[in-house]
Amino acid sequence: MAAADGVVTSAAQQAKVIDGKAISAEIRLELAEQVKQLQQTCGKVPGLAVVLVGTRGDSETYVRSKRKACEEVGIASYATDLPEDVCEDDLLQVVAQYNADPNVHGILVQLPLPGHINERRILDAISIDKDVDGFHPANIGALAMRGRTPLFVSCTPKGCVELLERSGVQISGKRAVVIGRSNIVGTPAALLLQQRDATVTVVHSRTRDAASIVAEADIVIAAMGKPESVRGSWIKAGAAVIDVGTNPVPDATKKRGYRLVGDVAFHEAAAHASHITPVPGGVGPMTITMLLSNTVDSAKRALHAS
Ligand SMILES: Nc1nc(=O)c2c([nH]1)NC[C@@H]1CN(c3ccc(C(=O)N[C@@H](CCC(=O)O)C(=O)O)cc3)C=[N+]21
Repeated sequence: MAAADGVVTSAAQQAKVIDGKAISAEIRLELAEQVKQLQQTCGKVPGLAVVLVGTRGDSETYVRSKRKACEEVGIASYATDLPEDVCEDDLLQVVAQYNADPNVHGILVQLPLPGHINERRILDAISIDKDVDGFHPANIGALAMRGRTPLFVSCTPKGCVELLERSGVQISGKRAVVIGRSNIVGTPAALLLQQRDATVTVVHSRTRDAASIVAEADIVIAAMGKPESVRGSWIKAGAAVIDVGTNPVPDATKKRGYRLVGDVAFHEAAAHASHITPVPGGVGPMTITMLLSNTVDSAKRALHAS
């Protein structure tokens, strides 16, 4: 049976499967309520601009889910789809227009961008108070500083922490190991856990003996993008395991020709962990929900200030 259903899959499994879809649905109801309130008090709804460059299949799928999720909670979504060969200046122009548009409270440029475009230059052009992805250096920098509150925290790390908190997993004082050091997941996840008073270690591709470091973790965040590479033997008994990976592996029995697996060998890890997220149905839906949440927060700030 699918682990995503929370069904016990082997005699060895003891972990509680964290249902990211159910937790997302709960939060989306809360967000829909907040959108309704904004509409009643200000006569305006939050707006999210989603910019897609090119025709990568996975990006199109993700962008479609983001736009649909907006609709679900009453956020207005603005779409710009640009050709693969768009030049950097034209893309910057689109960002500038959304920066200036008072109906738009969040701007997301779907990554990865084509190779000829300087990704950093585009992301840095997004106004920090519309940076709902939390990718701007000013937002990541604030997350790294004590006593500062970033305007936005990146959606995937925020989703991971929300899953832990809503599942009753204590973070303060615990030993957390983040696997992977990307700008969009690993690094902000480590900073956010540290802000929540965890003792954080980051392991990465150059780390010697990552397994023995992960084995000390009370909380494991796997975000290195390597299918099923965190093994059961790495997981300390009773650890909480959050799997950020969404790796396609060929599967002829599936309609789209592949299925998604995480960065964690799920069944092995579930035999040791106290809590574990499935893939799909774990972190993925939360990433989108946190994007909605950041957009609603942004709109509240903008509308209450005006
Ligand atoms: N500017 C930008 N911001 C992002 O946040 C961003 C991005 N670019 N580029 C790509 C990555 C990836 N990402 C995911 C979002 C949702 C799921 C998700 O909902 N996954 C479902 C499964 C979806 C399926 O079945 O295909 C799940 O895990 O249950 C996965 C991955 C956001 N990203």
